[in-house]
Amino acid sequence: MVSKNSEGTPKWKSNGNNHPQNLRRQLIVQQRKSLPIASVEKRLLEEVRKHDILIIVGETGSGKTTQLPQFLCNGGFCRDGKVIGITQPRRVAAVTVAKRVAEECEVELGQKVGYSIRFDDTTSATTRIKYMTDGLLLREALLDPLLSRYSVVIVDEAHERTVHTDVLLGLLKGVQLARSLEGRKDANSVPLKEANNVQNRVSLKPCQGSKLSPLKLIIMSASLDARGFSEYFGGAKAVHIQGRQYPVDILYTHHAEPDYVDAALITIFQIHMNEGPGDILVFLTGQEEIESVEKLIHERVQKLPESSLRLSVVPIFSSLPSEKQMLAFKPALSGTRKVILATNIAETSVTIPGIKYVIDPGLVKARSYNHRTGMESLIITPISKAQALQRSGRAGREGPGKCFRLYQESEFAKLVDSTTPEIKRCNLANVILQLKALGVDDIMGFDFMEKPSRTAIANSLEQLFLLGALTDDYKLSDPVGSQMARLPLDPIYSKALIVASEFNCLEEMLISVAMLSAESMFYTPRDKLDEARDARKCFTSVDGDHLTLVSVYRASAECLEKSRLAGSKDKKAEKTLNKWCRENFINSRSLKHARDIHSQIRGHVEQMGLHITSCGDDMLQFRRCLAASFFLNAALKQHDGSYRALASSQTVQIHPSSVLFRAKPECIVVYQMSSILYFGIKRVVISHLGKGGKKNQQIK
Ligand SMILES: Nc1ncnc2c1ncn2[C@@H]1O[C@H](COP(=O)(O)OP(=O)(O)OP(=O)(O)O)[C@@H](O)[C@H]1O
Repeated sequence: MVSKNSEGTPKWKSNGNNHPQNLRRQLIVQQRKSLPIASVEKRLLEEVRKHDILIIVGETGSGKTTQLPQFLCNGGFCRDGKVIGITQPRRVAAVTVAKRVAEECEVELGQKVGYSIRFDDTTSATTRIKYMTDGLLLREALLDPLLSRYSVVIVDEAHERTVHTDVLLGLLKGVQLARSLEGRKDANSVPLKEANNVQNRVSLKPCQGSKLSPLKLIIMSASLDARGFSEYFGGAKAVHIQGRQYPVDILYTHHAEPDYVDAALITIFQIHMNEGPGDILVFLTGQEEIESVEKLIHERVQKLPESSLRLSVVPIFSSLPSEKQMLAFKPALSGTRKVILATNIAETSVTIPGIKYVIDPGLVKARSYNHRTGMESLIITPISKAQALQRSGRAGREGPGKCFRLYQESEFAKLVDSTTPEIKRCNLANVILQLKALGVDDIMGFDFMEKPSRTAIANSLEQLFLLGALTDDYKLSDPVGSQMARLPLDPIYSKALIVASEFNCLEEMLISVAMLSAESMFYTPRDKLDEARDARKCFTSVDGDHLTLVSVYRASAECLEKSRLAGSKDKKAEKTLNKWCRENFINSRSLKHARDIHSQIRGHVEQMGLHITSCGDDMLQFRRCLAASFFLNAALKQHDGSYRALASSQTVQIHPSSVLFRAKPECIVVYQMSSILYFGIKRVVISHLGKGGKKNQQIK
């Protein structure tokens, strides 16, 4: 019988099916069922059971990244507490995909599903599906050479061929052989020459605990040269997942576009005025370009008829604080179309809800390495076909989509199939240091899928030797080299920390390294330019940006300390600090991140037994230490006000955002030519040496 309330009208109780959370759950279940990969779950599981190495190629959006780990987990691959590891080339993908999969599994992030990226680990002892960056798994191999906790490692987006992916592939090959030797009684009879030096290393390490099962390895992408990978893995089986969830219309321009930024702007507004609902994702080459396009959109929006849909602009690039990056993944407000201006960090793996239109100018800012000077720089170059496919794949994930390529079809045909592996175009010092720490002495003999050039290896070995990480015969030095390899930092930063302990200013160097490892510390709202500039002056040190960052950190620590002394508990003290950040135009999230990094590196440094002392106000001591640490990157002022980097003879300039931009001291040191910081200079501009192109080439 229906119960009635006091007014005599029936009282109704919902069964909860219409609750937004339940509706979302139902939607997710339906979405998952409709993915192309869903119909081949059983077959995929069989293939993984049958083959230790499997290459999986499937259309973008077919469900590889989110579904396969769940299939494997449900299929018994997480028995005995084993973990399925999925590597991603980018942090943002590891984070957002883990969040999505946790939601699909209806668990809290960090329980069954989690992610682990440098300085941010959400995993726990209960995590069974772990998304991480490829670099992070490499680091894990230092501590656990057999990767014993993993039953399966999936190398996702392998087509990107990041330097970490390439090294990981070689390493995983070795780990796999070593684990299969572990499992074989006649392991001793297997000729050692079968194993390369990594394999030797891992097979000689004793295995902790019980016998290890073989490691399953899956290489995955939508745009993979399956044959090349299969050959590298000795004829490994490749399977193709047919079909895509939704179609994506590809449109090309009739004529070549002389100005791709302008073409992108016109296309944004054409879509906005003429196409149906749906958000727009635009691929641009870097932060400055994104910021200038954002400004232009704001200007042009003013001229739109009042009746039209609102347009909101959201940027996403790697140096943006992560919580700002996440804004791109938030749905647009009703009555608003969202335009996301992204670098290639949004190119692979990610699903940005709401995106229906992709605008692809066909360019990317990519690392390039000059073998002669040993210098790395970022150059704007055409993308590969694989990248174009990935970009268009960001549309059509929740419904049919459109991709506007701002170039002619004939130009697409000329693009290279896949991007040159990063290992062929970057400084290898970091990777070599890690390989040496893993016991790989013969770098040239390492089983790279594609070997880097001899010159690149020699340059990086020389750099490590000069930093004291290697001995005369290029073995890892003890303790300096091994200490450097233990720190999750660029070798030059690691060395700076070791040097600082001798200069009695490790406290300041820890702060400096932590602040540099976090995202941009200062922010300048467009409507408060003067206020922000004045606030920054309070921290500015005439001696450079490192010292400026130390001042910010010290002032923030003082504010926190005062608040605690006044009796505030942690939460209240944090609130006070956030207020202080707002007043001083400091990015509170970046500062918090820097504090977390600081405490993590401090932990490493303490374990290493380095003396953590402070030079107090003796900043000359700290500057001496900076010079001693970054001596490889010293630069001298030239007559025209530019600088000449002593090691490479390259001409560089101080970036306007640096506190040294006007002061222009005689001699400066650069942290690293690619991620440049002279006594704190955040970025520099290197004069462009090639013909044509842009006059100046921005190095980030
Ligand atoms: N965060 C999310 N929000 C909404 N839908 C999502 C999200 N992540 C994934 N999906 C849905 O799941 C589908 C499969 O995504 P998944 O990342 O597993 O595909 P994929 O095959 O790995 O694609 P790619 O090769 O582009 O990485 C997407 O097309 C989308 O429909």
